[in-house]
Amino acid sequence: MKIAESELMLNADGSVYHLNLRPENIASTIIFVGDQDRVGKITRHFDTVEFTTQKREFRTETGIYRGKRLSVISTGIGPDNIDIVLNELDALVNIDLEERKVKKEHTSLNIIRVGTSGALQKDIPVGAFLASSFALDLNGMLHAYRTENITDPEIEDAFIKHTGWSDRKARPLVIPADEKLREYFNDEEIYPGFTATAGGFYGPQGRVLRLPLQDAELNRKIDSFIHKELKITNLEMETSAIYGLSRLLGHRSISLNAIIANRANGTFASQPKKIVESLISYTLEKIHKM
Ligand SMILES: O=P(O)(O)O[C@H]1O[C@H](CO)[C@@H](O)[C@H]1O
Ligand SMILES: O=c1cc[nH]c(=O)[nH]1
Repeated sequence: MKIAESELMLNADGSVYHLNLRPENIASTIIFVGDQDRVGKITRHFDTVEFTTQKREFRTETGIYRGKRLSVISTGIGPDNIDIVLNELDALVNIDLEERKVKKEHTSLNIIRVGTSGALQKDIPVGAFLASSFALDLNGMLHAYRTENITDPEIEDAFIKHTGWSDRKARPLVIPADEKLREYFNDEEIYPGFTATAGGFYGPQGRVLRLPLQDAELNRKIDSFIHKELKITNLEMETSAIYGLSRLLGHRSISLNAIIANRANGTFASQPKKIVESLISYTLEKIHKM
C-alpha cells in the first residue's frame, strides 16, 4: 500500500521532513545525543566526516571513526522529538521513499544514546556513567502505539500501587534495553540502571520553583520503589521513548547517561561538560570494539 504524502512528508530533494536526510546519509550504527552542540564533540574524534546537515534541533553528522561508519544525530529535548527521529530514521531504511511502500526486507539499526541525567539514588555519584537496563516511561507518548507486547505489566502495576499513581496521568510503562547491547555495555565502569523518562524537566521530574506539584511526594516514592531488587536509578527525558519505538520498529537500542546531578543529595556537577566528554570517549572506544 502506498503511504500518502501527508503521512510520510518529504522535502523537495526527497529527504525526510524533519531530519533532512536521505537513505545514503546515515550509517547503520547511530549515536543519539540531546544537544546539537554535542554532535561535533563526538565527530571531532572521527577520522573523516562525509555528511552534515541540520534542521531545527536535529543535526546529523556521518563519518568514519577508526574504520567504522557512524552517524551522530541530535534529538533535542524530550520524548516527542524521539517520535519524530525514530519514525523518520526507520522510514529511511525500511520504506522505499520513491515508491512510498514498506520494503519487504527489514533493516535494523543500532542506536546508542549518549545523554545527561540526574541520579535518584544517593549512592550513584555525580560524574558516574549509567547504562539503562530498563526504562520507565512516565510521559505517555508511547500510548499512541500498540505497546502491549513490549512492556512489563507486573512491574508497572507494582509501581502504580507503590506511588498511588494518579489515574488522570498516562499509565507508566516499563521497557527493557536491547539484550545484546545491554550485555555488551555491562562492565565495571558503568552503573546498570532503571531509568525513568519524564515529559518535562521541572514539574514532571518533581522540581519545584514556583508551582506546587500534583504529588509533592512522588520523587520520594519513585526513589523508594523496589521490585525484585530493581530500583529506579535516574531521571531524564528520552530513554523510554527510544526503547519503546526501537522495539516496536525492530531496532536495537541502549541508553548511556552521564550523571550530572544527584537529586537525592541535591548536588550538581561543577563541570558537567567534562563528564560528558569522558562518556563520549568511553562510548566511542566501546563502539570501536563492537
Ligand atoms: O543531555 P541530553 O541528552 O539532552 O539529556 C538530558 O538533558 C535534557 C534536559 O536538560 C533532556 O534532554 C535530558 O534527557
Ligand atoms: O536532572 C536531570 C539532569 C539532566 N537531565 C534531566 O532530564 N534531568
